[in-house]
Amino acid sequence: MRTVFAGEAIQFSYNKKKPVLKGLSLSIGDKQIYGLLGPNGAGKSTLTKVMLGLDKPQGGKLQWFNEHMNASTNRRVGYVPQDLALLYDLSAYENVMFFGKLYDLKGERLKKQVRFALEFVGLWDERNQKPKKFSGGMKRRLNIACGIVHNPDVIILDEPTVGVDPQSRNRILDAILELNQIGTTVVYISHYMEEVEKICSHVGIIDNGQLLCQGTLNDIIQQHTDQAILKLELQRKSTAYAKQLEQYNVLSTDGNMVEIGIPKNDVGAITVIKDAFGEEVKSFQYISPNLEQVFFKLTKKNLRD
Ligand SMILES: Nc1ncnc2c1ncn2[C@@H]1O[C@H](COP(=O)(O)OP(=O)(O)OP(=O)(O)O)[C@@H](O)[C@H]1O
Repeated sequence: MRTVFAGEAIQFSYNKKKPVLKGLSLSIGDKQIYGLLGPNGAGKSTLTKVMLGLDKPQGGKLQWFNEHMNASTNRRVGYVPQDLALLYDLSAYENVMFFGKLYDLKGERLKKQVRFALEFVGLWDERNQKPKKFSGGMKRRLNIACGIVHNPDVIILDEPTVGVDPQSRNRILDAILELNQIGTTVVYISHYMEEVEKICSHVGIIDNGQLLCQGTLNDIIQQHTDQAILKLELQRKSTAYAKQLEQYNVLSTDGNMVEIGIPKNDVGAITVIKDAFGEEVKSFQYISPNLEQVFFKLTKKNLRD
C-alpha cells in the first residue's frame, strides 16, 4: 500500500501552557476512506489544519506523497471545511469557478472541471442559482463541489453531513463512495458513527491529542472488543430478576430492559440465556461488536458527549 500521508510525533499547541497534539502519529494509505474520530476537543480540526499546512507544528514530521509539504503537494489535497465557505452573492457555477481559479485552473479545463464538480454533487441544473436560496444539504453539496473542482488526489471532509436532511446525507455519502471509486483518497471526519461504519475502510481514533488506534474497520473492531451485547425485554421489571441475573455480565438495566455482555464468538450463549428466562422474554436483540463500543472503550466517552 502506498502511503499518501504520514505524520510522526506531531506536536502542536496554540499556547505554551496547553499542548493540543501530543506527539501524534498517523498514516493514511492510497485510496482509503479514512474515518477520523474523536470526542469534542480531541484535536481533529487542529490536526486537519496542521495537515493542510495552515498551522505549523512545533515538533514532529509530516509528509504528503512521500515529500515534505510544498506547493505541488498542496495542490493534490482538497479540503471541505466544516463551516461553509461559499460566496453568497455569486451563483453556484461562479462559486465553483472561483475555487477552481484559486488552484490555477484556466480556460476549457476550468469549465470542464466546474461542470464535473457540479454534476458530481447533483447541482448542475441549479448552477445559475445563488446559494443563499439553497437548502442546508444543497449548500453542503456546493461546498464539496468547491473542494473537488481541482480534482485532488486526497480530499479531507470535515463533518460534511451536519445539519442536512436524510436525502442529501445519502447523496453526500454516495458521492464520497463514488469519488473513492474513481481513485480519490478520502479523509472523513464525522460525529456519526453509523456513517463511518458505512463508508470508511479505515479508522483512526484520537483523543487528548494522541492517536489511540488505527487500522481497518474490521481489525479495530476485532482487536478492541471482547463481547457482544444481548438486549432482553422481559415481562417484568428487571429488579424482579435480580437473583437470576447475578450469574451474568449485566451491563445495564432500565425498567424491563436488560443488557447482558456475552463473549463475542459464543453464539450458543444467546440460546442459554434465552432458555434460562423462557416465557419471561418478550423480545431480544443481538448487537454484534461495533465501532461505538471500541470508541467508548478507548475514550470512555460517547462520540456525541
Ligand atoms: N484557535 C485556537 N486557540 C486556542 N485553542 C484552541 C483553538 N482552536 C482549538 N483550540 C483548543 O484545542 C483543543 C482541540 O480543539 P479542536 O477544535 O482541534 O478539537 P476537535 O477534535 O476538532 O473538536 P470538535 O469535535 O469539537 O470539533 C481544544 O481544547 C480547543 O479548545
